Amino acid sequence: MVEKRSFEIARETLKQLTARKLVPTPANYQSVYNEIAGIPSVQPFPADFLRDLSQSLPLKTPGQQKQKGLLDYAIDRLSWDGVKAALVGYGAFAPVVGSDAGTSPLASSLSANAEQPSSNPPALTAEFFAQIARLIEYAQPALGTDDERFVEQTGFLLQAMRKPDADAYTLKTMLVNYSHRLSFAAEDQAEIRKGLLKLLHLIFTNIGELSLDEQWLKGQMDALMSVSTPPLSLRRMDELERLLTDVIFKQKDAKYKWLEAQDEMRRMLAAFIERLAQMTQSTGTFQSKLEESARLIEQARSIADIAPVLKEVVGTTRNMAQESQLSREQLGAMQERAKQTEVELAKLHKELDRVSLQARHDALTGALNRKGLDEALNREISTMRRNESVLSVALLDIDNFKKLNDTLGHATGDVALTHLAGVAKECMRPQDTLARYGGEEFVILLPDTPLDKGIEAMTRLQRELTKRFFLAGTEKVLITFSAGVAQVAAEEEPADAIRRADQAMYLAKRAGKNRVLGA
Ligand SMILES: Nc1nc2c(ncn2[C@@H]2O[C@H](COP(=O)(O)OP(=O)(O)OP(=O)(O)O)[C@@H](O)[C@H]2O)c(=O)[nH]1
Repeated sequence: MVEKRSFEIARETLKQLTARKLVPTPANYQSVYNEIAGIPSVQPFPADFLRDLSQSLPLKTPGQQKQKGLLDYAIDRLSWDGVKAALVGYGAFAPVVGSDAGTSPLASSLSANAEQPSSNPPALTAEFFAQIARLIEYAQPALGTDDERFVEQTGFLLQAMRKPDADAYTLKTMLVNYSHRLSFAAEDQAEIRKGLLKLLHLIFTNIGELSLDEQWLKGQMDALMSVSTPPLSLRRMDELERLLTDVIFKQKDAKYKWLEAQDEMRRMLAAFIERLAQMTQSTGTFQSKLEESARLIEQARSIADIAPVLKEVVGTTRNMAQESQLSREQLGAMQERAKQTEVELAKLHKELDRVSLQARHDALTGALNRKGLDEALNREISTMRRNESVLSVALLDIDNFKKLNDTLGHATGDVALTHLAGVAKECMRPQDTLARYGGEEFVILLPDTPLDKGIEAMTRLQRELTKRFFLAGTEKVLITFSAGVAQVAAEEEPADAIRRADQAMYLAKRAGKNRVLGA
């Protein structure tokens, strides 16, 4: 029944269109249909008309382009509110023209510009200047505050740009002057950065030379040097800070304990020498007293003459014996303390090893160790969650490493590990992190990298390794690795992601080695 009625309305609508000589557009059809059906007439959305209008809008500034985009979007969504907002927004970016009584000096100076035949006036609105002021304000901290005149000039310019009645030509002149000064300030900052880096390298070299424990420190120094090489990024600065903290901590600890032990030795030696001098002196006195007693005994004529001499001899001998006893005891005590100091020194060595373990970097390769990896992984996962970005972890294991050790020696094995770490660091982006996970296993953290890109990165590293050999004596050695890559899931525990990468690596080994698999 209803269907029939609709059909009838449609037929009647067509009749009416013909009778009224109306063009049969969808809009006209709709309007007549509504009229016959008794439906209140709703103005159709003039999408075509608005699209036409949008096409003819001039697009001279990025602001205008953006608003046009918003307008097109609103038309597609048939949204009057959107159309209104986009047009109002577009209006704010349009050049201010006209010379009404209320026109601001900024606008009138611009309209004067419009009359100059040679130039097409840009949209220099107050909003535009406010934007530049914001830009300058954001950029200023990067330029430092050392140059007081520059800081003053910046403040002055910002103030002028934010005045509602500012004159565009005055502002333009001010901006030109400012940009000269800005370029000097930026050059200064670049020079300062370069200088600071040079200074940093110098300090690192010196720390290395002052070091007591060269073996451990050498790797750390190389790592510091490479991390502090431009281009610097916040991540690399962070890495630098952690490395330096390790080194300073260990240096301070080692030096303090070492100096303490040295002092103790010095004190003991001084006491020993003093005691020796006393003993020599008492032995000398005892000797001369005995000689004197022997002379008196020779000269004695009776027992009565000898008795006091003997008494003197006995007394002196007893004193001597007591003194010897004392010296023996003191020497014994000193020996005991020397032994204790020796034990202390042995403990100190163990302690140094322990501190090395506490450090975050692997001494051989300069890559992060397990502790360093844990910290870095936690940090990267937090960043990933905060920025809603992606993070992949790769686990690499050198192929047939045992064979390499067995045939070419453990020292060559060590060179292979350093070689892999070196090539990996060169191939990686500055934001990637390399860690030695175990003997011949490495983990690489790849921020902002989805799984497929992570696999690609590891495959690239593999290719690079096949191009680069190292020498074991005269023999060229090439190494390969198998790797597993896992993209960390949003709520995944760090250890679980590594475990998945490890499983994929294991499958890569089983599949024939020298390959990369995704988890
Ligand atoms: N030179 C050297 N060798 C190490 C170091 N750490 C571990 N290794 C050796 O690395 C070898 C690892 O051997 P495996 O686990 O059998 O692995 P693989 O021979 O590489 O075999 P696949 O992994 O199956 O290719 C062992 O022989 C360890 O002694 C190190 O710091 N230096």
